Amino acid sequence: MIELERVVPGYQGRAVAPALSGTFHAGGMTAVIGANGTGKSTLLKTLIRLQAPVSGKVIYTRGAMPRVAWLPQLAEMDRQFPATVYDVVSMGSWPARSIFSGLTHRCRLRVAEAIERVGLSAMAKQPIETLSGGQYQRMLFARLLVQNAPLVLLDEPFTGIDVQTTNFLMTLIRQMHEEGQTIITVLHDNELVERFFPDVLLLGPETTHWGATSQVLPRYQSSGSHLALSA
Ligand SMILES: Nc1ncnc2c1ncn2[C@@H]1O[C@H](COP(=O)(O)OP(=O)(O)OP(=O)(O)O)[C@@H](O)[C@H]1O
Repeated sequence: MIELERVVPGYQGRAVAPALSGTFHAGGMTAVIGANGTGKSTLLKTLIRLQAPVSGKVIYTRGAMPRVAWLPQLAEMDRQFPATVYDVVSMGSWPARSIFSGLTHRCRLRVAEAIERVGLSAMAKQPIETLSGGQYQRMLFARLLVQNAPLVLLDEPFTGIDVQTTNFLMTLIRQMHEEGQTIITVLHDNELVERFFPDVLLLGPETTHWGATSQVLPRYQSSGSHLALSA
């Protein structure tokens, strides 16, 4: 689905990670792991052209960039935005309609179903500023469900989220994958990576490892997770 040819993620000509070559296959489920500041978020942005690489090429194997559902880190979001849960979730249906037209009956059903699936039906009309962190994240997952995009990018989706909600959202991610969506997720929780993600892309300051989780994860764990990797 996405092929990287010696892609160096970075800003204004400054590399933040080593060159990467490889392929994110359609229908795959990959965790992007590595210590803080190793360029994981920058890589996700590079994959969908929100950030140009310092060098190298991002190639979409079917020609055009696939439709993307993108969940940035919580810190990058405006929690004070004056909107209800329903408003935010219904934004997920924009690609299927004009921004100026109202929601079709089918869209409204889909939005209501997604809100129910994440357990927020009773809060659908609440302003988003009244939600807890976990409820807010459930709402954003409902929007992802409505988007139903072939490519789903998640940047640390469980930061600050309790174990129960994390398990619930992880189940949703697995269902999205089983329904055929390609999932690429930045994660810091190695246990979740090991249990749920068949493939891992490990970013280190000087080297990267990309492949089956059973092969790649032990290299990270044996480095103490936070240490610089050796080749
Ligand atoms: N807009 C920007 N302009 C310039 N440098 C940036 C920008 N955003 C991030 N950086 C720098 O790029 C490097 C990689 O940042 P990035 O957020 O991609 O790392 P990360 O692996 O996702 O980190 P974390 O695990 O802490 O979220 C950091 O040194 C960061 O300071």
